[in-house]
This record gives sequence, C-alpha cells and structure tokens, in this order.
Amino acid sequence: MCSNKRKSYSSTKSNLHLFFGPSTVKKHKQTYDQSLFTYPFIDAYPLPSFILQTNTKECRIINDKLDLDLLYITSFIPSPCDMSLYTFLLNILPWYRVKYSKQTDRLVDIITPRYTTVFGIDDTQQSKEKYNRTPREIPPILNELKQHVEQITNTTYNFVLVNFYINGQDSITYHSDDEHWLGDQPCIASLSLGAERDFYMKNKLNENLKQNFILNSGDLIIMRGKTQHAWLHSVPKRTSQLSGRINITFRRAYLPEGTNNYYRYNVGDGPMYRYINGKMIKHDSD
Ligand SMILES: O=C(O)CCC(=O)C(=O)O
Ligand SMILES: [Fe+2]
Repeated sequence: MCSNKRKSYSSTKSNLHLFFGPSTVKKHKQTYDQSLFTYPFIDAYPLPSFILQTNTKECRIINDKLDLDLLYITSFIPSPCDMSLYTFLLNILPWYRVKYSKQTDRLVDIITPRYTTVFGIDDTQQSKEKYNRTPREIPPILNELKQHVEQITNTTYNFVLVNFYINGQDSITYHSDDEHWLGDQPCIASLSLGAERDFYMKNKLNENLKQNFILNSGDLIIMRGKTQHAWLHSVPKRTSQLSGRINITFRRAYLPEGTNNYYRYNVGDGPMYRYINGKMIKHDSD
C-alpha cells in the first residue's frame, strides 16, 4: 500500500479551509415533504448497529494542473467502520442493472456495467406526479453520511447516487458530471468503500494531462470548481479478480431534469436486485 506516499500527502485540517474558504456553513435542516417519497420496500430501512465515524487527518489539495480542483481525503471513513458501512449498504439497498437505448449512428442497447441506486430530489421539490419516477427519500444511514460530508465541504447536497462494482468487470467509462441541472461549477463528493480501484482522470482538451488515483476503502475525493467542466473521470475494467466496491456520490441538483435523469439512469424500469447471502438476487417488482 502507499503508506509512504500518504505520509507526504498528509496535512492538517487547515487544508479544508484553504479549499473551501472560511466556514460559513449553516446547519442545514432537512425540510423534505414526506409525501413526495415512496420507499422501494414497505418497511423502512433499518438503522445500523455501528457508529459512523469520519476523519479528515489525511487530506491533500490537488490543484496544480489546468482547471483541476480536487480535495483527496484518505481514510475519511476509518477502518473498520468503512467495511461495516460497505456490508450494511450492500445488504439493505435496492440495486438495479439499468438498461437503456442510445442513439448514435444507430440505436444501441446498453446495460450499465455496474449496479446502481439513487435517492433524493432536486431543489424545486415538485409534487411527485411531475416526475417520471417517484423520488425516494435518502435512507437514514446515507443521510447521516451526507451530513458529515456537508460539514467538511461547506456544501449541501440533495442527491446520493450509489454504484456497486461487483468485480473487476464492472466499470464506469470516462465521463464528466457537468449536466446543466448541477449548476456552473458543481461540487461532487465521492466516497469509496470495499475493494481498491483505479480512478483515472484526463483533461478534456489535452489527453496527456492526467491525474490517476488508486482509491481505497474509506477514501473521499471531492471534485469542484472547473473540474467537471474541464476533466473526465473513469473507473476502468480490470481482468484481475477483484472483490466488490461501493461508490457513493453526493451532488446537488437544482432542476427537475436532474431528478428525472438520475432515476432514469440509476433505477430505470427494473428489475430490482437485492444482495442476499452473498449473491445478487433478482426481484420481480419493487
Ligand atoms: O466509482 C467511482 O469512483 C466514480 C463514480 C462516478 O464517477 C459517477 O457515479 O459519476
Ligand atoms: Fe462521475
């Protein structure tokens, strides 16, 4: 592991203030109208038996390349809390393997190469009939995690997108999260749990400008400023035997298009899967 490297990256909490400016965070009270949501299950999500811990001792600002603005906090969720959270989320969340068609020069059928799920609603909070799919309230554990991430990033988020890469064959191709509903300079916080995976970034205009990471369990990477506008990121496929990895991104969508898009591409039209006794089991309906 890269413990030496980590040492030289380490710095004090003051890095956070350099990155986010003076703390002006107001305690953000969740003011969702409960009638906007349905849970995918009749019973609400269980509460965890462990206490969620976070730490920002090892944090590094990375802004030495054109329009790149990152904060990289290793072991944001320290061990063994990272794996308790991984196992808990894997077992309680509803998962989807979304299928959709994409028009290029011809219509191609695509299956997203990872399991996904999503919770939240955009800032406008329309009544649920206005959305293509009913938004889902953020489960308590993810909401608690969101509050920790909000505090250290001086930002508020209204969406939690979750990916589960079951093995090395699951991946996400180069893309940027720069849709108009996220505003001009979105701040996206991305947490890794479980197996370590490569996270590759390259500049959109100059592909020789790269920034690569090996993301470990518990690591948090925050992309902000012009990063989404100017850079692409990916988690490439690997042929080696890799165990599962969960990735959680926290974002803020300002417009209903964001809600429609996130549920379309992270829940889709089913079926739903649950992770039961170490296996993904397909459910006929949710
Ligand atoms: O799994 C990751 O680290 C990246 C996920 C990602 O880029 C996304 O969901 O937009
Ligand atoms: Fe992304």
